Amino acid sequence: MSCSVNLREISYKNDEKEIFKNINLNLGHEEKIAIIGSNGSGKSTLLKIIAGLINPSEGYVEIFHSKINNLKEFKTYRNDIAYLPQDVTNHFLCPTVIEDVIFSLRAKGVSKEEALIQGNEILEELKITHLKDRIIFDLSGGEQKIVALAGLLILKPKILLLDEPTNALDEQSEKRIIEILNSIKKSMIIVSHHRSFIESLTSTVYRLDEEFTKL
Ligand SMILES: Nc1ncnc2c1ncn2[C@@H]1O[C@H](COP(=O)(O)OP(=O)(O)OP(=O)(O)O)[C@@H](O)[C@H]1O
Repeated sequence: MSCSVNLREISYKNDEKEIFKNINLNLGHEEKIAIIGSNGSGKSTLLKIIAGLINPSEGYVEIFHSKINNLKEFKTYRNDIAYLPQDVTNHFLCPTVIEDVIFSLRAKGVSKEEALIQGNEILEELKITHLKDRIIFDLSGGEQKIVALAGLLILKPKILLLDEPTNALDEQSEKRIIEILNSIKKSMIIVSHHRSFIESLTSTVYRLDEEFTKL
């Protein structure tokens, strides 16, 4: 099977305790999987390891079958992996929606004109063109999540890592996120407590508690 991500015997300990150990996982090409588990079981920590933000204590991550030995080596895959944190309020760098959505393209040296074309396309795709010139901090939690997602998708990543994408959203915003994620053909790992949300999106669910098990 062609895989986007493989986890090989991943363990993580912080100063105080062992959070999880010996996690193995294969995420196939354009496969969508979910991770559930109780509070503090380490789901966000695992996502951050896969995103290349923190090192595992033991084991390693493979991205497109290449072993990653340290965080520096993740650099090669920075554009391929997009990580949506649980709390997006500190995620934004610009005041308005369109400025923020095109920020990463501009940082890569894309001209303003071209970045705006691509930015407008992504807003249209996610059906949030009406938010284009709004101040991000005036938006609702659900709108902010979709704007943050737009800012990730503009770089055309191959792998999406989503931490509680429907956390604290009302039913309508949740439905919108499901629609969007269902329409995206990419490899995805979604951490969520929402069973109905997960079941409408993913074929495989893992539980992280004492053990890491496929349900
Ligand atoms: N920056 C940090 N410093 C110290 N301990 C941390 C830090 N981040 C997380 N932890 C601890 O690591 C453990 C796992 O946390 P993590 O956020 O990964 O769990 P989680 O399964 O995502 O939880 P939740 O479902 O509540 O979001 C917890 O015991 C938490 O207190």
